[in-house]
Amino acid sequence: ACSSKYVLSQIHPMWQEPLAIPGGDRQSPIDIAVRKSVFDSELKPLVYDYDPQTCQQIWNNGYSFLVEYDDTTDKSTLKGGPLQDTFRLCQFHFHWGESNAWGSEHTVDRRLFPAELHLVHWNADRYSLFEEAVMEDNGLAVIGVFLKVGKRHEGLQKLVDALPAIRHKDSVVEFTRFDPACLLPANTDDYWTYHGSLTTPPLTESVSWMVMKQHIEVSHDQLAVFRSLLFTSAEEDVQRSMVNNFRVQQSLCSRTVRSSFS
Ligand SMILES: NS(=O)(=O)c1ccc(C(=O)NCc2ccc(F)cc2F)cc1
Repeated sequence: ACSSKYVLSQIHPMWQEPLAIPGGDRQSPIDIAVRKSVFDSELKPLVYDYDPQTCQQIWNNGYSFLVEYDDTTDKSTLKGGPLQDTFRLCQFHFHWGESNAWGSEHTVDRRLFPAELHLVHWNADRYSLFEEAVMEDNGLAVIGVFLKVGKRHEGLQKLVDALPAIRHKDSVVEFTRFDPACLLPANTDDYWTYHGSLTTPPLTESVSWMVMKQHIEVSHDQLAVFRSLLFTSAEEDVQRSMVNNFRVQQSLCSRTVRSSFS
């Protein structure tokens, strides 16, 4: 799938892969083969500075649920790590399975996690809008955090409590004063990084990925509420549970995954 511009459409849990992907040799997600990743001592710690006051709303977009932030100023930013510029947080969302056995998009030595958090940022030093940055090589930076089922995540509960109000596609409710830093693991210095793409259409190859080595824990019941969401809007006669909203792994092609830790 690296050389050809056409990918064979595998069985997809959520949508039919497009036949042609622009470039197609730096797609996401991927399997992170730990022993093949290369330690890069030049990689700095991530520097995030999130202002909970910029949190605006939570909505169901028919793929996942998104918590959106005001990205019209440099109030919630990410820099450092492999990044040359300052990136603005625009939203975070999750991907999960119908069971705890699978659901993440990235895997580590083929190991699947029940869910994965994505914090999405765009390069505000070079572009003026997310929509612009999403088309550019160095336009986006996404932090990936694996979720494991275990103890209840206190910070997540405020978000879980808002989900019943956005059960259907295109529903939105006000959601304020949420600090996304509470969803990051204790250790954000250890991560893998590689150049990839959005994992949902338009699949543009504009993402610097930083996948955290350390996972966070959420309870079985909290994850069950994610699965109570629906892909479908209120008007549709057949309602479909929002589960398995992940893309299957893509070829690494000629890419190398770097690690910030040895
Ligand atoms: N899962 S992921 O972290 O890789 C991911 C992150 C963001 C988006 C997204 O914003 N899509 C909508 C969208 C909105 C506007 C636009 F110009 C392009 C565009 F993809 C899709 C996937």
